[in-house]
Amino acid sequence: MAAILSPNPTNHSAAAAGVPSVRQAHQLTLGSRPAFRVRTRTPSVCCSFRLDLPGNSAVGSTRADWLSTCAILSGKVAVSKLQEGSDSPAPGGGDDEEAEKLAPAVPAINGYRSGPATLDLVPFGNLPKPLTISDLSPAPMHGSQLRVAYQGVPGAYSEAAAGRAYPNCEAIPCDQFEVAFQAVELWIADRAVLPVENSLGGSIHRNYDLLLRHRLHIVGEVQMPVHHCLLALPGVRKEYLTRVISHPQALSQCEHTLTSLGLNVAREAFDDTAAAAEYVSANGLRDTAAIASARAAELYGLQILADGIQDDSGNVTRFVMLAREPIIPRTDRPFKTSIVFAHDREGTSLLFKVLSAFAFRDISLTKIESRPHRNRPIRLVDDANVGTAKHFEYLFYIDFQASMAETRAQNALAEIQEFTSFLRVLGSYPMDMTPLAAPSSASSPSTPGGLD
Ligand SMILES: O=C(O)C(=O)C[C@]1(C(=O)O)C=C[C@@H](O)C=C1
Repeated sequence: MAAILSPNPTNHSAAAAGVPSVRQAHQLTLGSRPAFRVRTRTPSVCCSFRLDLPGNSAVGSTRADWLSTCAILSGKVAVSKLQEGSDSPAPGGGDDEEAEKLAPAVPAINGYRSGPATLDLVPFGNLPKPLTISDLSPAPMHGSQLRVAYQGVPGAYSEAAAGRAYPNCEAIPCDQFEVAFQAVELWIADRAVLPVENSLGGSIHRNYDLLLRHRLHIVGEVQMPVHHCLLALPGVRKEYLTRVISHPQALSQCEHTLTSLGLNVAREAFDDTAAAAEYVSANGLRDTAAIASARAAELYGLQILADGIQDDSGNVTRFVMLAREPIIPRTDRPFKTSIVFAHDREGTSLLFKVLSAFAFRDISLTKIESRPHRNRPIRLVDDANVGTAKHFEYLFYIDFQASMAETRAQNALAEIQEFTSFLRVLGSYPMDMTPLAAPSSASSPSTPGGLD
């Protein structure tokens, strides 16, 4: 990826704008954290980030540059926190006892004594922490930069997607998808960029469910090549490994390659790829590798044991950009529209009728997905003679290739509305037409699938 994260010294305006604390502006969590997540012992200060294009000269692009600037920023933040009089620990962080409980004791492995005490690779406590639920304050942060929420920690693919969708944005890490939705709803962020499907791993169902539960609008899409690396601590060899950890999507995208590398070892799921890399590094684990990006290797001081380990070299994840307001659909460039619908009557051939409404108007579908109808998951049909049939009920999600500004799209939806009990347009937005083989558009000045 061509996007380079760099600390942005101008972004501490949050505190000045009356936002409770710098940490609060950058850390959102819902519910309890999974036990495998470890909090660092570093003080609860963090800096915000700007995604700089390689051509930008303002801030250094190497890890060393980045870290040194980060350290300066941390000091500044600490001072500004004192000035605010908010020197009590921020909620959910800086709690050594809790860290003690969460961090598993790590024995010496392969002759090396490991564990947090020996770790001096990267002071990544200085990286921005995921937002937590207590940070969901309705107070808006004002600033000129677009604030874009993503799920994960710095180095996650979603962060790169945010930079690709909105070059020069301020990327805001969130520890869960739901938190990214809420960050936008509560004006903590202006946009969210979330993965919805991958060419190898399939749909990210959680985000389909959340699209329905929340009232945000899809305003664009980004299709991003995902290039996975196998990361381990410096000096670790493949033969030492007993475990590979990563986001479940990343694990599934690399399944065959891992086997062909002789790594028939335990797989463990993590919240995101970069968090897995951070965990290996923070705990000095010499028997565990993470699947993550080359950028995560750089940020967390890991070596790349194997490069390009995704099962298909053309591995692509599709992300959608979400906003509080929809964009006005246009007809001067290719648009896609996403809808979700359900029907509550015992009906036949619902899908056939819906597909016909599109086919009749020569509208291509690009995606169809079904999810359980959680409000009414099962429909019972009693037949005195043969018993009770239990039908599972579904919601259907369809993406089609037309703009809502086109009459044919409006007519298709008018027709579909007649035989569905519920129909919602999730968004009508420009298609990402960026060639996949082109150099990463994180460095491109244009927004691939958006208008803003
Ligand atoms: O874990 C990350 O780095 C993510 O950004 C999440 C995610 C996903 O949810 O699919 C995004 C892209 C890749 O397909 C793998 C993982």
